[in-house]
Amino acid sequence: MITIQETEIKERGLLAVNRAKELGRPILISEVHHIEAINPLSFFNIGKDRYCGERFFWKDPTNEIVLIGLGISKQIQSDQATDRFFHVEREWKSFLEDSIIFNPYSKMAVGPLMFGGFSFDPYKEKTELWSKFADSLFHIPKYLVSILDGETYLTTNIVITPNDDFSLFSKVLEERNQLLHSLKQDHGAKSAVLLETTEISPERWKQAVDGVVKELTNGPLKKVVLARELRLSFTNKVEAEAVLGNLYTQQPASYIFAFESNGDCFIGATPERLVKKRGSEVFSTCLAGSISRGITEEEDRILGQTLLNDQKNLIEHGFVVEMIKEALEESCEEIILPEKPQLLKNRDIQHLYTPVIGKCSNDASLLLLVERLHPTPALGGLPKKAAVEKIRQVEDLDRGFYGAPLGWIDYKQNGEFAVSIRCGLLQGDEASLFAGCGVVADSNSESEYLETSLKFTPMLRALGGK
Ligand SMILES: C=C(O[C@@H]1C=C(C(=O)O)C=C[C@H]1O)C(=O)O
Ligand SMILES: [Mg+2]
Repeated sequence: MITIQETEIKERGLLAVNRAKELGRPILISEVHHIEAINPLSFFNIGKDRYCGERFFWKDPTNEIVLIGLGISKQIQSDQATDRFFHVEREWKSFLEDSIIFNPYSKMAVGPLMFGGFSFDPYKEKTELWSKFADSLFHIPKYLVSILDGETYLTTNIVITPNDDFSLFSKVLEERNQLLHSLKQDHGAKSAVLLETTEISPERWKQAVDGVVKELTNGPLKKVVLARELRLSFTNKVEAEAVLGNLYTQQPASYIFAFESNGDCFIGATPERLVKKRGSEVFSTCLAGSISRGITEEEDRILGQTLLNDQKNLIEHGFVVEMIKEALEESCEEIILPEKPQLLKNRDIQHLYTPVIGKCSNDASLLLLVERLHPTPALGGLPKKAAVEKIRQVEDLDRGFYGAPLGWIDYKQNGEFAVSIRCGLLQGDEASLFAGCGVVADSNSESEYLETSLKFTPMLRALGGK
């Protein structure tokens, strides 16, 4: 059983109440405790009743950082399309102004932190599918568990309004104790049974690929990523806890994420980093070019060698390297980037992979880097603007948060965004899965179709469909 003995919030709460009254606006008070190790999935699961629809989960591929958020102490959301990244950054900084933070630890990802992301293209016409997610949507949780290199920290965030009084703190502390005590009551989750899988207009999708291939041969466009959707229905409600648990064990080498909003849950296991920032250090990833895994070790090795030497895939990959290098050079003093791609192997797919490390200048914020990078030609195309316009025009799918930056930023402005692929949107007893592929002049619509089918596999397995 975990109990938190001393608590700053109670002692210094009065300061926060007075400050909110003085300033006449809400302010944040936040405290961090080091706690005993807990199972990250259990913490997500115990939020099911009280915080359903207000949870998030994040784990990076190396298990360096695991984050679980319960409750919403503040939401930053907007459908503003112009300057959307800077808009969110301004909101985040202004929310933090005058906040009172008790954090004796110097690690990143503890203390106040916002988790969320952006839609792929805010100019694309919206459908009902993504109605629960604004184009920019971030949550600052009430309770955040951060597991960093195996050490566990609990951050409690409280927003005090000028009308609140000291009694608020007793309520929060009681709620927090109840929450920690209920950890032992996690009984796991029930799985819904898959009834039906519908591919959305596969023939129309192949025609769109053929159309784009023709334009790539003749015009200035070099690459366009086209995506499609699978719609699944189940016997009963698909529980995020069950899907998350499956992804967590089935895809250990990926980012595992879940992000709830208004009853829907965006969930997945992506291998792709967009950008991570720690102080002035910047990390990004070029990931494009795909082939399946082999059944035997030998077959797997041969498939990997085939991919490493395949001209079409090398070209597809090269466009991503070219663009990321250029985008980071604008804000980094140094960039380290290997000359040749290597292989990144996940359970179902292997990719061409080029890691990038940079040192950025002081004025480059994480969201500035996101703005420069998104979408890379791994999800958009090259040239960026023309490719996004082409996607907007020929793709039937409402991508929503698929293919877009999803991640977190802490109050010291460190953070990380992944590119949300290999993912799906859970909506009651239904789910939509998304997968795309890089179309280049050499593409063949039938093999691109098969490549997208392969990319549905991780989510299908987690949902009991494989
Ligand atoms: C678009 C997706 O994946 C991207 C496209 C790839 C490709 O076409 O080879 C490979 C990795 C990803 O950058 C997806 O999984 O939906
Ligand atoms: Mg491809």
